[in-house]
Amino acid sequence: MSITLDDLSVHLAGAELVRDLNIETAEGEVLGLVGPNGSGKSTALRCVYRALRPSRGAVLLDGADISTLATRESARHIAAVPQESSNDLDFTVAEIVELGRFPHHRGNQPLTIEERAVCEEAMHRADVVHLADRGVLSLSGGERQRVLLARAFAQQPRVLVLDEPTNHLDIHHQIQLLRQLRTDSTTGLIAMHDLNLAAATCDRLAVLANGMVLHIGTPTEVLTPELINEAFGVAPSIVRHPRTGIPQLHYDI
Ligand SMILES: Nc1ncnc2c1ncn2[C@@H]1O[C@H](COP(=O)(O)OP(=O)(O)OP(=O)(O)O)[C@@H](O)[C@H]1O
Repeated sequence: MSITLDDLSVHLAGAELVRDLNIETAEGEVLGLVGPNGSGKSTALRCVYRALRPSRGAVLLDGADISTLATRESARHIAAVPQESSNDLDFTVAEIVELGRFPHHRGNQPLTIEERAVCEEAMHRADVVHLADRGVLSLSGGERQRVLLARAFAQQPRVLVLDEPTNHLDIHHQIQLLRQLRTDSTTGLIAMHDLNLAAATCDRLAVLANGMVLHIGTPTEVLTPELINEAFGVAPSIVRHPRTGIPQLHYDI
């Protein structure tokens, strides 16, 4: 399914957090949102997973305004892993992952055998099978992040919204996740700070600054010294990955 931010603006607490965002993903595309702190990446994503309501414009799912859909209906298609999600309930990992099936259920029916297999596969994808019976409150930051990813996978979404998904993850699990996103047919909308990982993962990047889109294009089009300097105020050296040819940034520290 495709996601479109259609002239999306958000006013909150007397300020315009994002303004006139126009971003369209193709079905199956992985689109990265990059930009400095406070540029509006999370705000835009919150509108997509309906934690925030736009003050102007709309989020379209396959062309339909998501505000016209029941929340359960949009949750059947869109799964999200927010940047910080507090969870004070000491559910087990398996129970948290099973919550991903909630939008697909009517009433309080137990999971079917097929749904248990979906949850098992989701836990496998996020490498949390060995943690299934552990209480989430006892987990490390990276382990908890992987549980939330597993819950999102269990939702079997057509659109995956991830806000800084590699936060807390070690490099092995970062690569494991980003490879899956690249090869999966799920549409991805992902806020990322690591521009090199974003370049390696995303089909296109949207650069945000001050709540607006500065530029959208392929990593090669977007990751130029001039544009990075304009957005972030740093001047990187850019080389090509020796095998993939994808631009990679080096910084003088
Ligand atoms: N609930 C709120 N009330 C007031 N201002 C807010 C609120 N939420 C976010 N903001 C402000 O909106 C702007 C955009 O925030 P947002 O979290 O979208 O940025 P971001 O690009 O995701 O930043 P980061 O890279 O630091 O995660 C920031 O200036 C932030 O302080």
